[in-house]
Amino acid sequence: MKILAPQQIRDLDQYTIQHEPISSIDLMERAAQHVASELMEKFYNKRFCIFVGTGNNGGDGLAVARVLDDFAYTVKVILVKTSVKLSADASINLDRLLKTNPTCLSTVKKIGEVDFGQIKKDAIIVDALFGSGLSRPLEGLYKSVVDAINELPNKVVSIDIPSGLFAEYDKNSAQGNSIIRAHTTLSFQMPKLSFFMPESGCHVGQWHVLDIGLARNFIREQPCSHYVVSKKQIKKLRKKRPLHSHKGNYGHALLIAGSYGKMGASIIASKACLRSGVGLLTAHVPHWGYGIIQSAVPEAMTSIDRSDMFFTEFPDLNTFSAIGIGPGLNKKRNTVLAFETMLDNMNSQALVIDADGLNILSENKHLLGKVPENAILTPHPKEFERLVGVWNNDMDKLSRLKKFCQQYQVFTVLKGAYTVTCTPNGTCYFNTTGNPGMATAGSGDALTGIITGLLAQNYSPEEAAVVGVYLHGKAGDLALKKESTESMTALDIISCLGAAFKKIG
Ligand SMILES: NC(=O)C1=CN([C@@H]2O[C@H](COP(=O)(O)OP(=O)(O)OC[C@H]3O[C@@H](n4cnc5c(N)ncnc54)[C@H](O)[C@@H]3O)[C@@H](O)[C@H]2O)[C@@H](O)CC1
Ligand SMILES: Nc1ncnc2c1ncn2[C@@H]1O[C@H](COP(=O)(O)OP(=O)(O)O)[C@@H](O)[C@H]1O
Ligand SMILES: [K+]
Repeated sequence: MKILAPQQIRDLDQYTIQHEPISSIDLMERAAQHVASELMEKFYNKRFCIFVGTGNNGGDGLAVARVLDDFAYTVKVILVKTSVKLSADASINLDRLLKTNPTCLSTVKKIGEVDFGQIKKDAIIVDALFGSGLSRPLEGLYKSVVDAINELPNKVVSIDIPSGLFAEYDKNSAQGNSIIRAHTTLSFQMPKLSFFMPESGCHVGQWHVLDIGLARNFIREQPCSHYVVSKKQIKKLRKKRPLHSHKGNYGHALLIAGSYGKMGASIIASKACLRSGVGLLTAHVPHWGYGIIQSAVPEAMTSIDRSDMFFTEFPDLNTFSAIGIGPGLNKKRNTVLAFETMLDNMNSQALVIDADGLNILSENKHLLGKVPENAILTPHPKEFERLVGVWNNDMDKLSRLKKFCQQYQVFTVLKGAYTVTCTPNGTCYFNTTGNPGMATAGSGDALTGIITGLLAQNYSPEEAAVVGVYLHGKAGDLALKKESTESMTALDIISCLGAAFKKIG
C-alpha cells in the first residue's frame, strides 16, 4: 500500500470528486458512514463525545454525530470555533445535525466554556478538530482543548489523523507541541507517514485504514517512495517448493557469527536460518565454539576458525550462495582484517551485515566502499547512528537512511517497531508485523539468520529483506499468543517461524 504525501492526498480527493464523479459533500458523507460503522462496531452501545473543528475534518465529525444519532447512540458534539468560518461542507453538516438533533451541540469559543467535568468517564471521545489540513502547530484555544482532552481518562478515537499531528512529520512537529494522544486512529484510504515514526507515531495509537473509495487509478499512478508492506504482497513473493526439489535447490548459506562468550548469537542465527528453509548451512565459528554449535545445531555444518575465540579467517566463499556476518563477532583487530579480506574476496554471493559487522564498518568507514552493491545491512537505531551520525528528528533519520542507501547502493533494514527496508534507490517499505516482546536479546540475530536463509534460496535482496522482516515480526506476533511481551525470547520467535510461513499462505 502506498503512503502518499499530503499534497498528493489533497489531489487524490479532488481527482475522486471530479472523476468518479461525486460531490465533495457526498464524499464526506461516505467517509462519515465508514467512521460511524467502525465506531459502532468497536464501541457498541457506548456514548460518544465528539470534538469538531471548522475544516473538513470537523465536517466529518458533524456527519458522524448525525449518523450515530440516527442509530440512537447518545452523542454530544462540541464545536470548537475561533472566529474562522466553517468550511462549506462542514457548514452543510452543521445544518443537517441541527435539523436532526439541535440539543446535542454546544459551541465553545473559550477554553472555560468547555465543561470537561460533564464528559462521562466511559464516553468515547471522537477527535475531529483537525485532519490533514493542519498548517501549523496548535496554539490558543485549540491547544488548550487538546491538552485538556489528553488529561482525560477517556479513550480517544481520532478521525483521519490525531489533531495537531502533521501527516508528514517535519521540523514544525517538534516534540512539545500539543497533539491528541489517540487510542485509535481511523485513517482515510492509507496511513500517513508520521504514523511510522517513533516521535510522532506515539500519538496515533492503533491505526486502521478505512477504504472510502478514493480513486484507485490515481493512487496507482502516483510516484511514491513510501510503502506499507501487506500480507498480499508477501504471499506473492513467497516461493513455492516444487515436488521434486531437493536441498541443493535451496542454497547453501554461510553464517559468520559468535565469539568467546557470545556463541548464542551463532546458535540463534543458525536456527533461524534453518527454519527459513535454507538447503544447507555452514556456521563458521571460533575453534572454542565447535562443540557448542555442533551439539546445539546438529543440522548445521561447521567451519572452524584457527582462532580459539574470534573470527579471523573464512572458508572458500565460492561454495556459498549467501553469507550472513556480524552477530556476536566482536571487533578485534584480526576480526576487522578478516572482514576486510572477505569483502575483497566476495564474488556474486548475497550478503547480510549485522551487529558487530556494522560496528566494524562505522569504526572503519573506508570499508563501506568495499561493501558489495545490493548487500543488506540490518542496523538497530544505535548501530545506524554510528554509521550516519546523530539525526535531528525522525524525518531527518529517514532522509539519512535514503541517502546512505543511495550512496553505497545497499539495502538497509532499519529495525524498530515499524522496521523500514530502504532500497538502493531510496524506496522505503514499512513493516507492520511484530510487537514490543521482540525487544529482547538475540531477536536481531534471528532476523539476520532469516534474511540470510531467504537470500540463499534465491530471493532477491529486496524480497529477502521485506519478506524476512515480515516473517520475523509475524513469528513474534504468534509467539505472543503463548508468551507475554516480557517472557518472549529469540528462540520463541524462531519456534513460531513455521506457523508464520503458514499464515502467509
Ligand atoms: N476533501 C475530501 O474529499 C475529503 C476530506 N476529508 C476530511 O477533510 C480533512 C481535511 O480537511 P481540511 O483540508 O478542511 O483540513 P482540516 O479539517 O484539518 O482543517 C483545516 C482548517 O484549519 C485551519 N488550520 C490549520 N492549522 C491550524 C491551526 N494550527 N490552528 C488553527 N487553524 C488551523 C486551516 O487554515 C483550515 O481552515 C481530512 O483530514 C479528512 O478528515 C474527508 O471528509 C474525506 C473526503
Ligand atoms: N517495539 C517493537 N515492536 C516490534 N518489533 C520490535 C520492537 N522492538 C524490537 N523489535 C524487533 O526486534 C528486533 C531487535 O533487534 P536487535 O535490536 O538487533 O536485537 P539484538 O541485537 O538483541 O539481536 C528487531 O527486528 C526489531 O524490529
Ligand atoms: K482529527
